[in-house]
Amino acid sequence: MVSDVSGYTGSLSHVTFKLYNTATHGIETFKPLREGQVSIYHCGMTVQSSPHLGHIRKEVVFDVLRRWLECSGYRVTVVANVTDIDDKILAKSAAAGTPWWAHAYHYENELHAAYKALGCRPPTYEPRATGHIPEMIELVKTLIEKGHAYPAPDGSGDVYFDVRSWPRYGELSGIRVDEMSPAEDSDPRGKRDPRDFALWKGHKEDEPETASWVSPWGRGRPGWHLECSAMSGKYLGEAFDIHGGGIDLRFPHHENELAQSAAAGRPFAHYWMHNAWVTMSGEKMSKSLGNTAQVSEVTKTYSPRAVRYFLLAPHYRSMIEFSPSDEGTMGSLDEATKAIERIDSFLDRASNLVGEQVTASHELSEAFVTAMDDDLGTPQAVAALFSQITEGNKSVSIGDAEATRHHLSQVKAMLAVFGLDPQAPEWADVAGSDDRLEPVVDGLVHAMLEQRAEARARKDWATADAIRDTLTNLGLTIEDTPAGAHWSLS
Ligand SMILES: Nc1ncnc2c1ncn2[C@@H]1O[C@H](COP(=O)(O)OP(=O)(O)OP(=O)(O)O)[C@@H](O)[C@H]1O
Ligand SMILES: [Zn+2]
Repeated sequence: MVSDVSGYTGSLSHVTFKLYNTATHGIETFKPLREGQVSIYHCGMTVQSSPHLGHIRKEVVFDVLRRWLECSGYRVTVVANVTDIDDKILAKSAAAGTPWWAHAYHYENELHAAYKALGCRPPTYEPRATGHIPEMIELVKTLIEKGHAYPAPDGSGDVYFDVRSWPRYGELSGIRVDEMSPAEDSDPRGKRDPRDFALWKGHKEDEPETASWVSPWGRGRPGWHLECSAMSGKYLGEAFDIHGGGIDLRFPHHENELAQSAAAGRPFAHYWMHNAWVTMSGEKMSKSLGNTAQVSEVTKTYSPRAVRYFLLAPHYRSMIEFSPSDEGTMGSLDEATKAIERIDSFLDRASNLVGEQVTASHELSEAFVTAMDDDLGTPQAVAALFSQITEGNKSVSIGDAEATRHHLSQVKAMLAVFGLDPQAPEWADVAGSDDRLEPVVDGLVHAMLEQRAEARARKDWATADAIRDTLTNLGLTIEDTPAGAHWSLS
């Protein structure tokens, strides 16, 4: 038995988690490589610009997976990389006149702020690509020795994976080599076959010297696919349990990761898990298409818990269409806001009736467990949450404190799995979490200001000054204007 952050204590003897494996196109019973432990690698962001709702959906999905596995009794290790060197980072930083590493670090910080804002726990390890160049060079060397990679003969310093040398190529995506288009990742002139992809990219004169590293093939930098194989191997070993990312990564990125790892003799990932996209008007939310909603913008208007709910309530393999709210029409996040209000209203009413702190239940309802064990079935798990809330509200209405306590502890356990418990530490210092207090403070201050106005009207200066002093000592500034008194924080 292992206790997790929610206080729920899962028991491995009951674990019947099933997961859709992209590699086999089927739902499989999850069996970890090491008893009681799960290792997860999911591909992180290329830190070239601000994170949008699509990027953060992946973080939320894998955060919920981690919470559910912990809740079931596993010890979970999560690795998510940061790609801090690539063509787009170099191009954008050059255009902005900023060093590439400053550009990457700026957006890495934005990524951290975004996943913290949405209540996602940071990965156990979060390696940066540029911190793992020796591991990448070793992997390329092994692939050359085994006859699966070759340095370009044109002196460019590029090294390519030889796709035709690896008969298993295409096993993850089902794409046959003969049907593939040429890899778009570099100058095709040095390639044996246009479909070969770059493992290592030789330094180009127009790129900064600091964006290249010494290698047996001359100065250069790693190709994107290589990074993840090297970093997952370092932190999780040659075989690990779950490899994840957005569905767009299945090909070519994950196919290439798998090919270069397996060709180097590594068993690599056992399960491949891909989340579907956040879309706008049916198209993938993407920087290159310009149809993005940035996390920092969206959370200015909506509570971060509503945004998190919006991203986790649909099944992770279903697309989520994001529609901004227009005059007269409800946007997607308005509906999520209503759901959060319903949850919070129950939490408030139930806590008031019970009158004491209630902890999360150690036994989750069967409906909820069955839903989550079935390929992380959040839509059914959310339905189980709301039926618990409906029952809980009924018990509040008839003043049944005992039944209310039961429903409340169930709801709290489910909210912990979703990362939506408003009292959990991750929401303590998040902007917007205390929004609901503002109208309350405003109401109280105005009530006191009215009493002060009444005291002044009857020329009771001592009382009026005493009220003013109390407010000032609380750190408020009071301004008397023709329209009445106004307050602000000093
Ligand atoms: N619209 C989206 N919906 C769901 N996941 C997404 C979306 N966009 C990116 N991701 C996922 O976010 C992670 C980081 O992606 P990456 O930095 O490569 O962004 P990207 O796909 O190039 O995005 P963009 O097209 O906006 O540049 C990947 O796992 C990717 O699949
Ligand atoms: Zn990757």
